[in-house]
Order: sequence, then C-alpha cells, then structure tokens
Amino acid sequence: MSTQREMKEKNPWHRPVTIIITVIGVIAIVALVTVAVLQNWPLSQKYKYGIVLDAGSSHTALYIYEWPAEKDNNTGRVEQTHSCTVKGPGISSYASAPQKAGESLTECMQEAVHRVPKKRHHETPLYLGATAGMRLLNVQNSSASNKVFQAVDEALREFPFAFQGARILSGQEEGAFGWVTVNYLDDRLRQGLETNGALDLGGASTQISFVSSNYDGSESPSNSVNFRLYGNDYNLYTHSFLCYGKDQALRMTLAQQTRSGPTSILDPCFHDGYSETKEYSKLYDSPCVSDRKPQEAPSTYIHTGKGNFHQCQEIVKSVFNFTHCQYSQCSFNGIFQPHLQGPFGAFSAYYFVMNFLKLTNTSIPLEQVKEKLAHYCATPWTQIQKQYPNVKHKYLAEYCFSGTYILTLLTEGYNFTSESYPNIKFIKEIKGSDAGWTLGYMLNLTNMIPAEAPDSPPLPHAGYISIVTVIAVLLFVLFILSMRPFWPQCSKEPQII
Ligand SMILES: O=c1ccn([C@@H]2O[C@H](COP(=O)(O)OP(=O)(O)O)[C@@H](O)[C@H]2O)c(=O)[nH]1
Repeated sequence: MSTQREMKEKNPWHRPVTIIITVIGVIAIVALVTVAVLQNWPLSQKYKYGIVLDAGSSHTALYIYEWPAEKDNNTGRVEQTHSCTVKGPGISSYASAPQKAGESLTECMQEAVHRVPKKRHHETPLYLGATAGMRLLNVQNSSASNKVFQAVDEALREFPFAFQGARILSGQEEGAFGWVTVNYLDDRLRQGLETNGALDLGGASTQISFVSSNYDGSESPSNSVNFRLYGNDYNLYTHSFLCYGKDQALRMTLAQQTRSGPTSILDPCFHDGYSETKEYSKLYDSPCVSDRKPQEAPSTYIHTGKGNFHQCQEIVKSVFNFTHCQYSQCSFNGIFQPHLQGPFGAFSAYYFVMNFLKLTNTSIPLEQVKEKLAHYCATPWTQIQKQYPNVKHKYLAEYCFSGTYILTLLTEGYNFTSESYPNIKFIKEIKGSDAGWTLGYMLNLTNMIPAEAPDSPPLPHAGYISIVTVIAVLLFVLFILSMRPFWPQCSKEPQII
C-alpha cells in the first residue's frame, strides 16, 4: 500500500503542477473552439419582406417575397412566400368605374397584412406595376388610365406598408425583369453561368429576351438592355410586342375574319359545334384592331367553329408581317432579332396553355406536337366540354386557338425550328417562386443585386471551425512536447526507492 503511494508520488505525471497545466490546456482548447463556434453561429434568422402587385391585362396578382434580413445586399436568396389572385378582371377593365379598381385589391392586400409580420409592415416596400392592359388603355384614353391609377394609389396608401407607387412598366422593363427573375432563381447570375432566355406571353403583349453572342446592341439599340450583375456584364436583347399577347392576338384573327362585316364566321381556331353570338363593338374596342372595324357591320356576328389546326395556323400567320426588315435579320413586323441562343424558359400563358394541352414536354418532336394539337382542335366542342367540365368556359373555348398561336409565334415569329424547339422549357415557377417580371422588378428597385460580386469570407463556416480545432490540438501537442524534461523516465519496472 505504501509502495503504491510512493510510486504515485515519484511519477512526474502525478505532480500537481503537471495536472494543473494539463487541465488548463484542455480548458483552453475547449474555450477556444467554443468561442470560435459561437462567434460564427448564424444569428436567429430574421426576415424582410417585399410586396409586388402585377396588374396584368386579364387579372392582377399579388406576390410576397421574403429574404434573410442580414443578407439583403449580397448573397441572400429572395423567395416568394405567398401569392394571391385578385378576384375580377385586370385594372384596365375598370376604366368606366375607376374606384372599383382600387377596391378590387382589398382582399389580397388584407391577406398580405396578415402574412407579413406586424413589426415589419412599415419597412416592407409595396409596388404596383401595370403591363400591356394599362399600356393600351393609356393609348386609348389617357385620362381614364390616370383615374384608374389615382384610385389604385389611394387604395394602396390605406395599408400599413411602405408604398412605393403604381406605374406602367415599359415593354422593355417587362421583358428584362422577366429575364432577371428566371436567371436569379436559377442562380445563374451570382455564379456567372450562361443565362437562359425568357419568353413571356400575356394577354395583351408578349416578350422575348435573351443574350446572344452576336448582339452587342449596336444594331437596333432600342432592343438592348445592359446590366452589370455580381461583377458580370450582360448585353441583353429584349423586345415586347404590344397586341401580340394571346387575347389581343385572338382579336386580330377575328378582325381578320370579319373584315367585310359578316353576320357569321366559321372559325377554324374554334371547335366544331362551338357557336356564340358576339358584338362587333366589343371585338373592335381595342387600339390593336380599332382601325380595322368594317364600315357597315351589323351589331353582332355568330362565331362558329370548325376545328382545323392547319387553316387556323394560316389565319394566325396573317397577323404577322414578314414583308419588310431593315436589319440583318428580323422576327416579324420589321423588328430586329439576333440569332436565337441558349435555353429558354417560357412562362405565363405559354405555360397555362401548353400545360392544359399536355404539351409541355419539348423533347416530343415539333411535328408530333403539331399533330397532337391538330387532333385536339378537331375534337367536337360537345366532347371537349364533357371532358373538361371544371375548366373556365372562356379558357376552354380558346385553347385550340391559344396552342396554335403559341406554336406559330415560336416558329414563324421567333424562328424556332425543330432543332431549337427542345431548347424551350415551359415553366410556371422555379424553386417555388413564379416566373414573371415581378421578382426582377423588386430586386432592381431595392438594389438587391449588387453590380459587383460581394466579398465573401475566404473560408466557409465549417472550414473555419476545423482549422481552429486543428491548430488548437497542434498547440496542445506542442505544449506537451515542450514539457519533455518533466516526463517520467521510461523503464519497464516501476522505480521503487
Ligand atoms: O389558367 C389560365 C390563366 C390565365 N390564362 C391567360 O393567360 C394570360 C395572362 O395574361 P395577363 O393578364 O397576365 O397579361 P398581360 O398583362 O401580360 O397582358 C391571359 O390571356 C389569360 O387569359 C390562361 O390561359 N389560363
């Protein structure tokens, strides 16, 4: 017993000083690593919000975006957390009762009040951007358009958000911000990857935007938009065709068929068996067709269908003008378009229509897509109605026209071929956020995409922690080695004195 105690006392590892130093060493390492971990631990996530109202020609939609509060100027991902479709038509339809345009927004705005945390209300920017419906109303009756904006303005000021104003976006902005949205959501901008083109089809206008290596903006500068985003320069080609959204394009095909003021037309773009009486005054009540109204027309015409895709395509083609082009190459109506380049995301009505027709898969050869659509168009109206009892009547009646218009616009208008058609992807959303101009618009107005790449820490969090731990352990080993003079002498037998 006493021999054992003596052995302990003579072993230098059992000297109090060695024990104390070792304990202090271990505590120091634990403290160092703990401080490093805690210092770099992300703070409890706080979010900021932004609200954008997309006042389209056929409807208004509200989008709420959210992003981590501490990252709003660099790498923070902005995501759509909620969307609300305003009941009723687009704000341009309230020209004769502007007050109602403001009132129509109340329900979705109240939803936004509940969705955004109360303490963030006052700092949450709220924007309203109007597109082609209001562009047309502005052309037709600018005082009515001003009154609609006044009513909308007054209604939105009633809410507790930081209202930033309501305005009409130019076609160029609509195209460019749609392009920013799809490339931001795909993380192509921050990583400097090759970008995707954007194809947007609305009710009253349509946009095409893409980067082409043979376009530097010198030919047709009005189609050029320059961006510097995350340290990369982009020379974007964009064009918005007013009146070539699918509702106005339909008017143009109907105007084409009612030039002589007939009492009835047999329309190949509508199903066999479809028959509805329509008013001439309503058809021609748009700047897209108003100058073509026949002099002596009855007040109504009977719109009947005959469901023929090929004949429909001929009528659709007639609304595009391919006769003049003052540039090296054009899409249609004398508008310059560089060589199509890269993959394209096609959204809004492109998606609604192709999704309904089950034609979103672009790996199906274009010829086969046309055959499928021809078969759909040839299906009698009674059968179509039976097959889709829950689809809104107006949409259902128009899908044959809409599908034909989309294929004609893409191939005859923009020059997509059987080879380049698979480069198009029909999309509704990317990573939970809807594709459209609204996100790009908000990112731009809140300066959320920096021109230069943000400085990032040289090491990620995990790498930093690992290095601190390794250095601490090495220091400890070094310390132990430096204590060598105090080490016990190695001998097989314990030293007994
Ligand atoms: O389920 C749907 C929802 C919308 N649409 C159509 O999609 C277009 C969207 O138009 P929006 O009001 O957004 O147009 P813009 O302001 O760009 O003209 C309109 O033709 C709608 O009729 C559709 O075909 N199916």
